[in-house]
Amino acid sequence: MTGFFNVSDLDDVIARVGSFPVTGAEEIPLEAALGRTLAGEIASDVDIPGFDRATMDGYAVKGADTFGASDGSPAWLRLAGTVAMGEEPGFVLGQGEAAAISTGGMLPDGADAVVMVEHTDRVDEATIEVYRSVAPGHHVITRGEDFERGRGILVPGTLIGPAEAGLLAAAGCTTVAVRKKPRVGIVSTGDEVIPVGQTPVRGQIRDINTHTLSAMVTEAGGDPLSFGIAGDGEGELEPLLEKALASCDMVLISGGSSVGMRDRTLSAMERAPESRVLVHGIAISPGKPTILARIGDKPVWGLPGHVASAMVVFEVVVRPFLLAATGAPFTARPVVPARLTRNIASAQGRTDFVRTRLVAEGDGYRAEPLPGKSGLIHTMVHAHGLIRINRDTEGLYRDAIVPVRLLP
Ligand SMILES: Nc1nc2c(c(=O)[nH]1)N[C@H]1C(S)=C(S)[C@@H](COP(=O)(O)OP(=O)(O)OC[C@H]3O[C@@H](n4cnc5c(N)ncnc54)[C@H](O)[C@@H]3O)O[C@H]1N2
Ligand code: MOO
Repeated sequence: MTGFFNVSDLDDVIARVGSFPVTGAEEIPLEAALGRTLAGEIASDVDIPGFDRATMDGYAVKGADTFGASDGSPAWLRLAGTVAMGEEPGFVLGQGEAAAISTGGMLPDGADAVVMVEHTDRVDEATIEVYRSVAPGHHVITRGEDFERGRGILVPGTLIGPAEAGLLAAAGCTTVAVRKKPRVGIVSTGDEVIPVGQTPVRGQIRDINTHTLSAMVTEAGGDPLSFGIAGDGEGELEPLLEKALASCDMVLISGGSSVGMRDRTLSAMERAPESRVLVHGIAISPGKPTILARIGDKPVWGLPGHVASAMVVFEVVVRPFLLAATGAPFTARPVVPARLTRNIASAQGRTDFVRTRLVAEGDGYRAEPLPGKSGLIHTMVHAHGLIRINRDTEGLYRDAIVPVRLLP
């Protein structure tokens, strides 16, 4: 009974990431763009800001007029006027002059710096004393300093976060062209797996994978769609797979990916038209019985049924493919160093991902590996991250400082 799996190296599987298509583009309102990926380059229609702008309340001055000013020897400046907010000043600052200005006001021509009001005193209606010297450019944002008109400000593939949303607003984008969310079909398999709304009798288990995988798809920027549960009977999976392929960019089938008598995922994938199985078995633990097929131009995954395995495989293998489908560059999860609380053994020739709890210790963390079978969902509930043990490493020693890759 050998030869079922022709196990692929993890990095070789992930290297296939660029061989699947990116989703098409759509125009959506700026308000809906958080978490989406830009489809094209964005240029601003105006300089941001469009004028030299005070960053402090005080007086617009020529910096050179304040050189040498101090508490004991203040500079005296004539008041040339007051800058109204939202308007051009309408006067030019001459030598030895100052103009009252508020934060965000436009510097009059001739001014190149702002002195803060607390570093000045009003002598009379027309004169101020300045107690500090300000260099040209001080307390001023110059025209185009954030972004220059016509220059590209965001490149295609940029993930839109809060800061990018603000920049798009400044650039006048009421709508934005983004990649469509990859739609991901999810199918669970197994005669023993029942929908969440039912109460299991002995031998049955509620469908966990549809819900963990849906949440992980959403977190990665995809749009999950459940196609239900296929029983183990001959021909039960095929219609669900066909339906999922008709409307989705990617399909995840969990369970039935191993080599048992009832494991029909592989044959259902093989029977689909224009199907090519690229991977059956990956040298990782958990997650060895993972399948990747290309059906048409779509990736279809057979994920291990064990609940923690399905989640780990999604995290380390499927997620990069989903991010790539959105056109976003792959961004690795943040990693924190932590002190390992016990030895972990690992077989050579496969990459292990150890579910780990992080506990605050001094200025950092200690990493407590969570022993537990990959069929137990609570191991993922308690895990804060994963420790990766590479295929050429036999294990890790207690008290080693190891990188823990954070889970969302
Ligand atoms: N002789 C061998 N047996 C197994 C091997 C092996 O190499 N040789 N690999 C084991 C490993 S590792 C895993 S992982 C599982 C994966 O098998 P399948 O992908 O075929 O998964 P199933 O057998 O269908 O299910 C495994 C387990 O998970 C439960 N399950 C399945 N789907 C769900 C769901 N949606 N929600 C909750 N729980 C689910 C299922 O009831 C089983 O208990 O194979 C090992 N066996
Ligand atoms: O691959 Mo199984 O996923 O080790 O538990």
